[in-house]
Amino acid sequence: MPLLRASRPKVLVPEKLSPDGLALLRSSLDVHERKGLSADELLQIIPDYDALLIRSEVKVTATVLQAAKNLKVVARAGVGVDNVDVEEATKLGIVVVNSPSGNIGAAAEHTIALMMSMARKIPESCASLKDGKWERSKFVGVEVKGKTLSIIGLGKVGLTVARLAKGLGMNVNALDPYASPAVAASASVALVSSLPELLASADFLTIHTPLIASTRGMIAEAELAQLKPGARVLNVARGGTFDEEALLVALESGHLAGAAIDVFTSEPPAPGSSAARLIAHPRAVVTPHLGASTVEAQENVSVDVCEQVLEILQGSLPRSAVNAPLILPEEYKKLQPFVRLVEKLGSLYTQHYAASPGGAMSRNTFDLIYQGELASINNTKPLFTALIKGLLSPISSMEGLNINIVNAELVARERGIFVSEQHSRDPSDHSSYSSLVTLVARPPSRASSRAPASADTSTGSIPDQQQRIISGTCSGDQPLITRLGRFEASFEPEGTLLICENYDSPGKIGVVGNILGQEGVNINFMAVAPVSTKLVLNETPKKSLPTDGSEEPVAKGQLLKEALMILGIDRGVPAHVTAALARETGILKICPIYPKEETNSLKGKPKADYERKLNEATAVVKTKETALAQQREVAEGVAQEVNSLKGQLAAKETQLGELRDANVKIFGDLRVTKEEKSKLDQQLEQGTAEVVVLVQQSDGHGRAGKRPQEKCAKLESTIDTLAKEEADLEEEVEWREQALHESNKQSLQDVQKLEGDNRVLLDPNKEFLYQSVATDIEHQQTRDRVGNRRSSGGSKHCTSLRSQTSSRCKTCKSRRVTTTFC
Ligand SMILES: NC(=O)C1=CN([C@@H]2O[C@H](COP(=O)(O)OP(=O)(O)OC[C@H]3O[C@@H](n4cnc5c(N)ncnc54)[C@H](O)[C@@H]3O)[C@@H](O)[C@H]2O)C=CC1
Ligand SMILES: O=C(O)C(=O)COP(=O)(O)O
Repeated sequence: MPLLRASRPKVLVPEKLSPDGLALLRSSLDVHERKGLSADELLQIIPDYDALLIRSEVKVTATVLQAAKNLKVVARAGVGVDNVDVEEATKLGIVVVNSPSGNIGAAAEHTIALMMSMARKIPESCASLKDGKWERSKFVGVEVKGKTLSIIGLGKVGLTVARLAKGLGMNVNALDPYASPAVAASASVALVSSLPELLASADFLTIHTPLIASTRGMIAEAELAQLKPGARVLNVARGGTFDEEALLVALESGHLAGAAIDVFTSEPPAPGSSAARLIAHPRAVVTPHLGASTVEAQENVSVDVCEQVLEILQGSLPRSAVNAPLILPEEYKKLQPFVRLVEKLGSLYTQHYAASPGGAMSRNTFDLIYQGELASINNTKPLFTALIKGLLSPISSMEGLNINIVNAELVARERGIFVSEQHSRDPSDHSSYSSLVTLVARPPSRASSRAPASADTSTGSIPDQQQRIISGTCSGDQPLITRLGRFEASFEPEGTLLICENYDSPGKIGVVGNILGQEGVNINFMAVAPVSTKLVLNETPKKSLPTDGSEEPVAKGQLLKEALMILGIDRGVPAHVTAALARETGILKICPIYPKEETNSLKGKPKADYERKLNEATAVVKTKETALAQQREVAEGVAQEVNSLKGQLAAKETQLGELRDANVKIFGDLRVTKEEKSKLDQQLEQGTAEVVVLVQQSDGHGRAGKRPQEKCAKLESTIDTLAKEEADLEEEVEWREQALHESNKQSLQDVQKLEGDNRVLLDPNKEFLYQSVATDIEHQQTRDRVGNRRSSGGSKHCTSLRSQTSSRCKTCKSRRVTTTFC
């Protein structure tokens, strides 16, 4: 299968890998070799990658895996996967592969090389000679021939070491609770049953187990003490199987004649650590984890894992996944079309029965029955996986739903789904099909029981309303549904479908076609599925009429026949259309079925997303309601302010009126009597008369010299200011009232709209309106964001008023209004 993707999948190689394997990847993948990444750097870039290729240095922790949103495979170019959190990878559905045999020869040879070096003191004699010395008597060694090599872990490396050691004339015994006695015997290895027995016999002790709970610290002080004085030990497996401190003590005490170590608890060892002191010990022969470091081994492991990476990214199964079952390629090939079929069965089940009372997952116990040729395939794990994937994909968010062969069982367990796979070899069961798969959902009453012994899919014993059965086969590679509930069908579960259950009477197709046509929905194909005749024999005739408005006129006593209409349509149907269809006479049930990429979508949006949006919408409504309440409080405050401003305005108006009256009065005084003039003069002297207009008028009458000019100018300015303030106040009161009104109106509308949208969201039959709500929410959020930005700029356009303050510019005297918005 070609690697279909807009951009090519990316492979991260943070360690030195042989180019032979990487060359295989380069033609279809983007290979990034990034040696020397720190843990933080790895964490930052890992989300971009589809595959990660490592050796023993890079630590693939749970944190790294959780961050690796696109990662499908961790490939270990070697044997040990102790630097990978395999459990977490399994949870996340990330396949971990290794190269189980690519470097075993190298590791075994290295073990022998270290043993011989240690026995013959090669490293120190070599160093002495290079140092210009000739110390023959100092470097007297021991022979290995005739000595006992004791092996812990008789796996691939252990067994190879055993064979090589046999060739050197050694006696070999081994401890491995899981080793095959036959295999051990064939290599002339004596299996011992206890560690003390093994330790007591060893001249040379070597360990070849993985680092797991039972082997961590396996050889510590007590075990070393059980070795013969002068014994020698080797570790080319994993640091941590030997207690390094105890080993150092045993060397220093002279109890051990030597230790040859290739692997350490921390690599490279920290300065001053037990490992570092062990390395420095004169009787320790050490190498920096070189067991697999041969040209040949590196080529092998690199090619091995790169091939597997390609397989996984192309959707095939790898040959040596650490956290997935082994499936033979020929079996996998046979299964592949059925993998698609079973996924479709699962998805169809969830979608078709979701509308039924109790919902899709009210039944969580399924029988998955294989009949015909398929029944002879033993390893059907891919089909089990496909079922879990199919069942869950319509009701889960795709982002979190990486279900594959690695984690299917775990996911099923977590979701409480139980599947009983049954292989039926009865030829009568699958009639004309070479292979048939049937999914039966058990009624709740039997949910906890085990599957029936025989693969009886006739369901004669199950009442027809409870028959949640879907069967299918493959025509070539094409999945075909052959039964849906009580109906004998024959349709390809491809694209978007509309399944319509109706009374089998004339005109139904026309009615449905008409309604869909009015909505612009195009019908690509149509199939009719009658009630299975085989099942009808078991059925109680349905004589009672439905009471839900779907009455079909039927002669008394006549059997109401039902049928399924399966329509292939070119788009999803909105909820109001399905509702309209369901209202039609004789239509019993309408169920849209969406293909994989849309099953969990509402117009392309994941359903979980929909639920999230619903929660978001409810939260937005709440926030908006709170905001509205706050706004109303602010509005009350503003209204009080406006009232007080109005009071001030009225006072100013009175004051102004009084001043004007006074002026008119004084103006009139120009024509008054002499006594009055003298009184006026006196008032002017005292500055108690307000004579702004009079002053101007009276100047022309030669009275200027007698008037207090400063007082007059002050009064003139007071009247001017008061007049301006009155005008501003009027304007401000009007503007505030308007802004408040608009703001309240808009907020109220927002809340009402969101509440309305929520009602729509809460109605599961109107899921398609979700999109518009989601869009509305997005718009609302954008509006809010823009509003927030604008408010900081003091714009008048946002209508969510929080507070207003006004002030006058000291220089130009113009009025400024500062408004804060929600
Ligand atoms: N230093 C290096 O560069 C290399 C190191 N290795 C390491 O060598 C070790 C062995 O590798 P393989 O032989 O390929 O693995 P393997 O899986 O073929 O063999 C391991 C054997 O250990 C046995 N075992 C497990 N727990 C045991 C216990 N508690 N007591 C006794 N036996 C136990 C298993 O039954 C199995 O037979 C691994 O840790 C691997 O990582 C492998 C290659 C290179
Ligand atoms: O294969 C193994 O288990 C090894 O230890 C080899 O490690 P390496 O790939 O050389 O870092």
